[in-house]
Amino acid sequence: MPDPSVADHRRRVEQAITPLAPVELPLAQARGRVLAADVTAVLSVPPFDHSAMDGFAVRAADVAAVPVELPVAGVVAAGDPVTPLEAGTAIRIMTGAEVPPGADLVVPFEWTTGTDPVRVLQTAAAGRHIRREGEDVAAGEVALRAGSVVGAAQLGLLVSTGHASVLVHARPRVGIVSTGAELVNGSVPDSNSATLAAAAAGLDADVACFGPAPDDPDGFLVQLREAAAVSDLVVTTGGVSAGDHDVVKAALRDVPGFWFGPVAMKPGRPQGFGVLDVDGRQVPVLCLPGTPVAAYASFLLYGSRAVAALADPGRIEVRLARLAVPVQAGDRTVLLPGVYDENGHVVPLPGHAGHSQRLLATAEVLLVVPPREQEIPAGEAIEVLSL
Ligand SMILES: Nc1nc2c(c(=O)[nH]1)N[C@H]1C(S)=C(S)[C@@H](COP(=O)(O)OP(=O)(O)OC[C@H]3O[C@@H](n4cnc5c(N)ncnc54)[C@H](O)[C@@H]3O)O[C@H]1N2
Ligand code: MOO
Repeated sequence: MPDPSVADHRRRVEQAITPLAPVELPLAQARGRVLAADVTAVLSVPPFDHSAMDGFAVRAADVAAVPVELPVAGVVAAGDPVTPLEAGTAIRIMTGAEVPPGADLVVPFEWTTGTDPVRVLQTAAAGRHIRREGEDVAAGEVALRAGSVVGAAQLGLLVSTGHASVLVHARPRVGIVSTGAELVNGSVPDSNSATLAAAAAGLDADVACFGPAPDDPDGFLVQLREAAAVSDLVVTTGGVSAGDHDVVKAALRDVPGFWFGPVAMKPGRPQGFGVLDVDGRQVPVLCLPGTPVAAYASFLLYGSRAVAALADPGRIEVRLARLAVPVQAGDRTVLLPGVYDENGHVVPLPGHAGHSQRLLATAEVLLVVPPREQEIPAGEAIEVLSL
């Protein structure tokens, strides 16, 4: 049996995940969140016909021939109640004020003497300088589509269309559990927790780190359960290969539904995955290799899609980029640090060393080079993972 492919392992992970229910949030808490449903306008924008200029509300028919003089019957400003406009008269009107019933034209002050009676010197067709109720958004229309990110402009539109709260996708809680005696005793700094926490936070997840856990299965399980109790996804690193102290594998290998084994990829060959029952809640646990480059690459391949599958399966996407140069493929998927060139094509960085954190830190993407017998030609589009 060949090792499962990257696509096989992605399927294994994604099939086990149930999306979280969307949440209704007050607008003050909704900034940056993603709409889970179309939003229909309750109020029209503008909410009523209003003047776009300071001037005089008139009947267009009364000023069809200019100059013409009209008595001024009143004044109306934004927020004032309005009275109907009698034929043959004008009402002084301020920008934003409701247009009096009967008026169908606003002549700006600059086209008049501004006096009472007012002499109108210039005219225009009916409708000029009036912003009609609902001309931007009519009540009942879709104001924002599902999938929109709630930013400053969207918040303004939500308020204008009469909303105080909005339905958004849940923000998954991701718990990270690093493992290894060398991390617990400080002989190796825990870089995976920092990298994965940043990567998960960049995916709009709420992140908490629980490690480092020791190399004994019972101690690890205590920390794993602590993490799972408050997480929608747990990501562990380390302890999944074939060593004497591979704690994650030892602790979970016999839990029903857990799988550990090699995936046809490099780096990141040893992987694991399963679902933990936490008081009836099913919490997916993604077990990544400990080697820092392998851990990050594996998180980008599987963890980021698991976060999307929890929040909004529609958000799972594959980004493609064209190769600027031919690339040697292997018998399994190879992940190569790369950068974009000036044409938006990708180039692997020279000096590739599979485990170099320094090289990874200079890259913009990881090229996901699929297994193939021949070289992959320049110009072909392949998947890339943004760093
Ligand atoms: N006999 C075999 N040995 C190994 C195999 C194999 O198939 N057979 N696979 C190798 C591959 S490939 C990888 S990748 C590693 C993965 O091993 P583990 O997931 O068990 O990881 P550890 O042994 O715990 O650690 C590996 C390495 O990474 C360092 N590490 C771990 N966690 C962190 C962290 N949070 N921050 C920074 N560095 C970390 C750790 O100190 C080790 O140096 O297994 C190979 N072996
Ligand atoms: O696949 Mo391991 O990830 O070589 O380092």
